[in-house]
Order: sequence, then C-alpha cells, then structure tokens
Amino acid sequence: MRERTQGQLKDVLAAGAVGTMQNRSERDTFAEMYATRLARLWAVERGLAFGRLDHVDEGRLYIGKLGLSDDEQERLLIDWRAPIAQPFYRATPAAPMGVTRRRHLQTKERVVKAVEDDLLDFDALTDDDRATLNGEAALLAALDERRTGRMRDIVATIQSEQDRVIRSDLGGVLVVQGGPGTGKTVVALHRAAYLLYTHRERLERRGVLILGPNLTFLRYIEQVLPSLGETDVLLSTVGELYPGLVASARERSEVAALKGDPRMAEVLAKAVRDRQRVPRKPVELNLGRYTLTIDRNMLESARNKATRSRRPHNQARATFVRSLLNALARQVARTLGKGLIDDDELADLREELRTEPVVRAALNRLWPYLTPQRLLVSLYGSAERLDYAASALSPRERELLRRDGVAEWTESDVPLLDEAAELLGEIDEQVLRATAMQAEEELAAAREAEEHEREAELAYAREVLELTGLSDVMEAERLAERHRGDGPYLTTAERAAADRNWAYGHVIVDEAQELSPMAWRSIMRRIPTRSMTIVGDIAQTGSTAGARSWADVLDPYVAGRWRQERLSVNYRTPVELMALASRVLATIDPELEPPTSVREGGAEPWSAPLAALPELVKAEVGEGGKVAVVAPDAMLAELGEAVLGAVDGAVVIAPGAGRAHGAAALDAPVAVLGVADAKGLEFDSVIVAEPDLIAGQSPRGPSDLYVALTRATQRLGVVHERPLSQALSGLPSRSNGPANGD
Ligand SMILES: Nc1ncnc2c1ncn2[C@@H]1O[C@H](COP(=O)(O)OP(=O)(O)OP(=O)(O)O)[C@@H](O)[C@H]1O
Repeated sequence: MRERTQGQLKDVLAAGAVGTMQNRSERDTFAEMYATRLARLWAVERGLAFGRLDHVDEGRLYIGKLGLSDDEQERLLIDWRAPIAQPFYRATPAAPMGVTRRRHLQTKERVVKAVEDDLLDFDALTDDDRATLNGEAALLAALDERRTGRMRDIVATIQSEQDRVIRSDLGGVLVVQGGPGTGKTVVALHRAAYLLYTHRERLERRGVLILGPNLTFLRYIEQVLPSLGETDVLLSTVGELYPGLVASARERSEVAALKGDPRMAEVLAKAVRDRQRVPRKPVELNLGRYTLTIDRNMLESARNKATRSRRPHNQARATFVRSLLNALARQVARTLGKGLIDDDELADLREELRTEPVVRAALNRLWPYLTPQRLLVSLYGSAERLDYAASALSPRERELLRRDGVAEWTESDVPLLDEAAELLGEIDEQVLRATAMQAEEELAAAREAEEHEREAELAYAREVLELTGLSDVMEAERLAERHRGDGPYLTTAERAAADRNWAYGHVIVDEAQELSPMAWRSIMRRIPTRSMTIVGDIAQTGSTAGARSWADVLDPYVAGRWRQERLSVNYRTPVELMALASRVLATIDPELEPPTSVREGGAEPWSAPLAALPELVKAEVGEGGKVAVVAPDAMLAELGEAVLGAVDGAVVIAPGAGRAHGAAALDAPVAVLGVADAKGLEFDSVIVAEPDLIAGQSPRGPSDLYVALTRATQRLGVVHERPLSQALSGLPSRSNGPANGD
C-alpha cells in the first residue's frame, strides 16, 4: 500500500503546475490526500496489528492501528476505533459481546514475541482452542517497560474504564477526573484519535486543539498521535494561544494568581474606557489660518455615538472620528462665515480636516488605535492608569500589577492579551497600512520641525509605527498569500494556530486543574460549541489561581450541562510508592481517595541526607532508565549544579524553558526540574529533594509534593536536611548504592 500510494503521489506531482486555477487546486487536493495517506501508512509501523477477536458471528477479526483490506475488499485489519473493534476493550466473561476469545499480540518490529489470550466464553471454545490458551498479561508487560522519555500509545492495552472515556460522544463537555497515573493524558490523546476517525470530516475542517501545561510536556506527548496515524492536531500551551507569541516565562505565584482572577476582565474593560476618556479642558487645534476648539460637548457626543455602536474599541473609532470631524467641519464653516452647509460640502471639509497632522494627532490622543500589547504595557506601566482601571482591586494588588516596561510576556499575560484583543477588536489591515505610510511621512516632517514643538505629532507617528511594526501583519499577509493558493499548503492546525478567532471542532484540555479563570475565558472563546474533553485531578492543583472544583470552573459556562467520568486505577506508580504518596494526599484532604495501583513488587521508598544526592543520582543512573530529581524552585540552580558535576549528560530544566530545551531534558539520563515542569511526566526513578520545602513553597504546596511523589514508575527516594513531616517520617534510610538491595 505504501508503494502504491507513493506511486500515486508521484504521478500527481509529475503532472506539474499547469492548467486553470481549478485544475491546480484539484491537483493540490489529490497530492495532499496521497501525502497524508502515505504519512499515516508510515506512522503505524510499531504495533500495526496487536489483537485478534474470535467472534461468534463475524469470525476471526484482527485489530490494528488502522483498517486495511486487500484488492478483493476482504478485511485484513480492523481499525481499533471502529465500532466492531469495541469488544476488544470492553468484553468481559460476564458480558462477552459475542466474543469467545480475545488475543493480545506482542510484537517487536515485525516479529510476534508473545501472545496472550483472555477467555471470554469457555463453552464456545473447541478442545483445540482450549489447549492453545495462554494468559500472559500484556498490560503488565507494557507497564513494566523502561521509560524512553516519550509517551507511547497504549492502543493494544486500553482498559475498559478508559475505553468508555475514549469513545464517549463528541458533543458537550466531558470531564475526566482521575488520580495520578490513571492514564488521563494517554486516554485524552486516544480520544482525539477516536474522534477524528469517527467524525473525520467535521473535525478535520475545524481542527482539534490539545492544551497541555508546559512545553516540555508537549514534547513528551507529541509522538502519540502520529504513532496512531493522526498528525493534524494542534498541541499548544495557554502561553502559545495568542498568535505570534510564545510566552513561557513564569512569575511569582501571587502575581500569576491575580492576573488569573476573573476581576481582571473588568479591569481591562475599564482600561480601554480610560483611553476613551474626555479630557477636562477643551482641546485647541492650531491650523495656522484659524484655530479650532474641541469642547466637552462635542467629545461626549462623539464618544456616546461610538460606544452605542457596541463595536470593539478600534472599530468604534471610525464612528468617533466621523462624528468629531463633522462637528469640526461645521465649526470651520462657521469660522469662515458660511453658515449652513450641505452634505457634500460637509464631506469635503471633513476629508480635508482628516489629513491635517494636527487633527490626526489630536484624534489619536482622544481615541487611539490600540493593540493588546500596547494596552497592557501602558496599564502596567502607570500607577495612575492602574488606579483608574483597577479601582476594584486593593492598593496592594494594584502594586503587584505595576511593572515598568515588559521585557517578556508571561504565561499569565496571555489570557489578558486575549481578553484585550476581544475588547479592542482587529485593526483593519488597510487602515494600518495607510496609517503607517502617513506616519512615516509625518515622522520625517516632524523630525525636521522638532524645534516647533510638534511633540504630539511625533509621539503619534512613533506610536503608529510601533503599532504597525508588529509581526502579526506580516503573518496575516503570508497567510493570505497561502490562501490564494500560490504558497505551500497550510494544514488546518496551522491555519487555526495563526488565527485568534478560530473556532475549533473539539478542544482537549490536559492538567486542566491548573488553569486560571482568565485562561478558561480564552479557551471557551475558541470553542463556541463547547465540545470539550477536560482532563485533570483536583488534588494535584498546584497553581494558586487553579481549580478547587470542576463545578467552579464549568458552571459559569455550561451550568449543569457537563458530564464526568472517573478513572480509578493507577498504571504508573507501584503500590509501595503509592502508599507513601497517599499519606501526603491525606494531608491535603482526608476525603480524597488515592487511585489503586495495578502493580506491586516495586522497591520500598527510601530517605537519605541531602548531601548524598550526587552519589545517589549516580547509583540510580547505574540501575538504568530515566532518572529525575524534583527540587524546590529555590534550590533548582544549586542542586542542578551538584548533579551536573556528578553525572554526564544531566540536564537542568529552568522554569519556563522552551520546547527544545524540554526535549533535551526528556532525552537526558537525568533531569533536574521543579514541580511545575514535572507535571504530567514520568520517570523510572525519582528523587524528591527537600520535600517539606516543596510543600511549603506556595499555598498549594502539599499538592505539589503529591505530584512530585507520583512521577516514578519503579523507584522513589527523598533527600533532605530539614526534618521530614509526619507523612514522610519513618522511611528506611539509604546511604548509597541500590535501594533495598534491589
Ligand atoms: N491501558 C494502559 N495500557 C498501558 N499503559 C497505560 C495504560 N493506561 C495508562 N498507561 C500508562 O500509565 C502511565 C500514566 O498515564 P498518564 O500519564 O496518561 O496518566 P495521568 O492520569 O495523566 O497522570 P498524571 O495525573 O500523574 O499526569 C503512562 O505511562 C501510560 O502510558
């Protein structure tokens, strides 16, 4: 099939770019279709076929990563997402769903390494069948595998409770609540693949967005969907949601919490109104031949008309300008002794005034074009502006927002930029261009005439240039070119990523407990149909602005109209490690129930002095697999250095690291990282440094510690100098060498 598809692709491309527009666009569509098919056929290599169902009615069915038929339309392989494959995941001896036997095939490359059978209907089996049964646990084999630093698909071993989540209906909001290691992330990714298969046309057109907590995490999961043959899904963090920006910097938790507070929506709305405020004194415009006056009445009337248009600030500006220019034109007519003038004359005068630099500068002061970036920079940068816009916040809170200049945008700024973009509206591209050209001329003229106190004009011209100098405009231009068909093909995911107003077909939010109310507002804007999968664990909320309950998060948007599934089995952490983590969970809330681990027989967790860390890391690396040191933020640099000195190839993830850096950390034998970056990841062996400092580093610290303690698949230890809290006391001590003689 690969060869055939490759041939078809070659033929289409060889036809060349000739003919009418329509011919060309057909050719492109075919080329795209063959290229996608080819990519899919290559992507499913690992574990192509992994199951067999002996079905009472359908006979023998092979289940695989995609569906295949031979030339006679004989089914060879059934896509795992097809309804007929469902018993592979759901059938039980109590409800066999027409299946007598389910067989798991474990393969390495193209060799079958093991088969394992689940007997579902003993009576229906022949003697021969009974003799060939073999009951190895494919699941346990998969769970025991060493970690590679990248998440893998679990298509061969999806469990029944997970399958229910994966195949849940497309519509509405589905919340998947589950403790650490219950497969929330991996299930969410399989759900994306399932939904794309089942609702291909709709979702390919609108796209699927998956939001993760940080760039390292996205790197960790990015292989899963391609390995299932699905490539056109957009993976993003909230920090990347605003086109043209990648904000990964973090800030102090109290500032982040405030910026995520829903009261910020009103602060921004007021910050915009502040820029439409009528000055107390009349504005004099010296036009040489005569002087015009903009008085309060004129301004208020123009402003009211603009506000009544109910359009966003930048678009309402046209109404404001027109109304003010009309009033000025009438004033000119009066000044020239003309009395009443007709509409044509009014229009002429208006257009004449519009080109006057003095008038333009005044208009811009009274109702400036604003970009979201500009609005925020000027708000953070001025105590006066904050006093006005943030009057509902306390003086201390206003002080938290104060910042001179913005060196880089943080994750918590992004929802605010998005909110501001909503309030401000787009600036028409043509207007921007025209204004930029004029501004350039004016800047030149103003520079020459600087001595004539034309500061206002100069400032205006600078502002406009700054405004139009934004790369977004270029982006838009490039995008438009591609749409015209003379650029390379743009996938749905790429188009969606570049368009702030894109409405997705489905949105999946992972580690959803971390998001602030302001972040939820941004996300909800992108999914007006509310077709969403929200995945998380309230007990793991580390962010101060994060969720305390799913109802708090969702009721403002879909009160009473969301459904919840729970995942209760922990596939990551062995019983011995989970017992320790559960003691910490009880300190967060004794009511919270830890998930049940499927594996036992792991090493007992241990404790050791902090000073032994470098030696212990070395010993753990010797044991094999991926090792992580999870440290309090304040000690990251210091402990990172100690570990770097001890082990070759160790990597320290600084908070807010970019995607490339995250990848390096995942590939390294040892990663030293803070809890925020360890979210959602897993390692064979984890050493948690100064657990009590982690628990004390923020109001949600105990949840952070719980997260840190549940990252290991095999081995766990803590190193400390400070005394351990009750929950962690009594751990056997380990000085050096392998744990427990393991
Ligand atoms: N059915 C399964 N078959 C094989 N492996 C599985 C299965 N379910 C989960 N796993 C594995 O268990 C581990 C934990 O899964 P995952 O990271 O999705 O959990 P999570 O609920 O998102 O955890 P956390 O809340 O801690 O981030 C992963 O290695 C995943 O591949």
